[in-house]
Amino acid sequence: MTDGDPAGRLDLPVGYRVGDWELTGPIGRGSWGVVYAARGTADGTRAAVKFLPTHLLPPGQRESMAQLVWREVRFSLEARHPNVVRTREALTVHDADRPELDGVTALVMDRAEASLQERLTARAREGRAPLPDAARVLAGVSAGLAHIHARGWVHGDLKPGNVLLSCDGEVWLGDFGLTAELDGTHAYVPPLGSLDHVPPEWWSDREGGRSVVRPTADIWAFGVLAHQVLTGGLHPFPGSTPRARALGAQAYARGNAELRLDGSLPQHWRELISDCLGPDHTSRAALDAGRLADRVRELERTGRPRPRLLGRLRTGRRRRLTALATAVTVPFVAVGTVVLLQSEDDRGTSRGGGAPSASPSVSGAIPADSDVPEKLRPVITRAALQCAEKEVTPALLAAMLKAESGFDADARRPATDEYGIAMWTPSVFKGWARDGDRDGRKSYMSPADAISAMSDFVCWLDRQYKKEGMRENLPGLMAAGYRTSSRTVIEAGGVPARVRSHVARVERYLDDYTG
Ligand SMILES: Nc1ncnc2c1ncn2[C@@H]1O[C@H](COP(=O)(O)OP(=O)(O)OP(=O)(O)O)[C@@H](O)[C@H]1O
Repeated sequence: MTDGDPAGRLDLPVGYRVGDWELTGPIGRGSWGVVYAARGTADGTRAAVKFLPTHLLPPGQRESMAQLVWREVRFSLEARHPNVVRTREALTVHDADRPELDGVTALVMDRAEASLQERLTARAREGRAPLPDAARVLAGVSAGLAHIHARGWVHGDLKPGNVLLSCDGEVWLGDFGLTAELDGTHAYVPPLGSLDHVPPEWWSDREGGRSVVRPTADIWAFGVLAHQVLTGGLHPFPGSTPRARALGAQAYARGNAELRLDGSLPQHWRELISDCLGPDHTSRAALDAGRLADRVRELERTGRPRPRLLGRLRTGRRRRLTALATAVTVPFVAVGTVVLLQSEDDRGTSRGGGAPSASPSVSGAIPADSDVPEKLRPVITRAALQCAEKEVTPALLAAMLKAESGFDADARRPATDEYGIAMWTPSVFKGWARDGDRDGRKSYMSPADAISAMSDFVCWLDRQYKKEGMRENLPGLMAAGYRTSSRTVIEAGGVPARVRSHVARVERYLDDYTG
């Protein structure tokens, strides 16, 4: 336990309360987090709480690890699929009596019974044999992966330790610390990960000290994991240490060694794993995660592949990986508890080029006789035009800013940790930060930065609601989501009661601005 192991310094007693959750005992520690079992104080709901204490890290590591924590919070809250662990909420712990805990982020998740790694370790003790429900587990993992990729993300750390199994036999992907959103075909992450599950190109594909990751990295990791699950724990490459096995994988990728999968593997699974373990990114790109999930489901159901699907791959007709979302991201907004979100890359979403003015041709332009301060109008208009969604107008952003701060650039609400014209919570702003005034810095106290980030955020909220089929009163829903979270609004099926009066004010101002 060192200074660099902040999780090691958290030792919480049974009964400790975080929000509406009471800890019932430790579960385990990861690289930078510690996980406790918990139950809901109201109804005893089983949960797991992961504490992510970045502020205890030495200053040199703090910023980069904090970035990973923000990613983890953001992806955890946004991923919603039966095969992805459900994160119920993210809280910031405030406890002046425990300096080691004050300011720590806590993720409250559904609680699993065990990880797949624990199942494999137990299986190895009994003598190596495939898990009895191997195909079902793999079907769950591949479906979770397909969901993540369909959203334009890469998991980045797929391994048995990050697959959770519930007491009801559900299979959940977890641990989004290295998850990244694709910018076109790839993303960048710190060069961390499990040596046993990173693809061969991971060792050389670096830019500025970061690893380049593509969806095909997860496909490789799935191939390794499938081999482990179907053989009771064996890695597909020989060697007694992760480094030796990684060297074996690299020799294979260079063409200096054959791929020798375990002889006990059924033929169809062997073919699927071989496709996942293509020696380079390009050869794996034929198998996107959606197609992989289809193949695994078919093998689970019938024990054999669909002939047409396999035939296509065998003939070597490699389909180019469908371009995934071009969104680049950033997290969140908080009201007491941390709530989080993501933004869209304006390169892909802009409705207008250049520097717009508050011209009447802009839909929802701010009227000339309004109370919106003159110098803010071009800033607000430019920010609104970052978003391609028609509901995100200058008038809406102006109405929200008026309700948030009354256009006061120096507004402060320390009790709820909200500052500046758009009332950003500093830790949340970091996730969405934009350099709206192009001064080389991103600050929530700069109106241009804060408003630009606000526009990204509400643009993203608008899209989330539409995806959920929510099309009524989108401005009100955006104002509500900005104060709470997309999930809170979606789960409430509308504006949650606690923010209704705030939303009513935004709607009134919006009416004023749109006549
Ligand atoms: N929702 C959950 N329910 C039950 N156990 C969990 C849950 N999430 C994590 N765990 C367990 O808590 C322990 C720590 O998990 P964590 O994700 O912090 O790290 P890890 O995945 O083990 O390691 P690393 O961070 O190095 O990848 C692991 O044993 C993991 O299986």
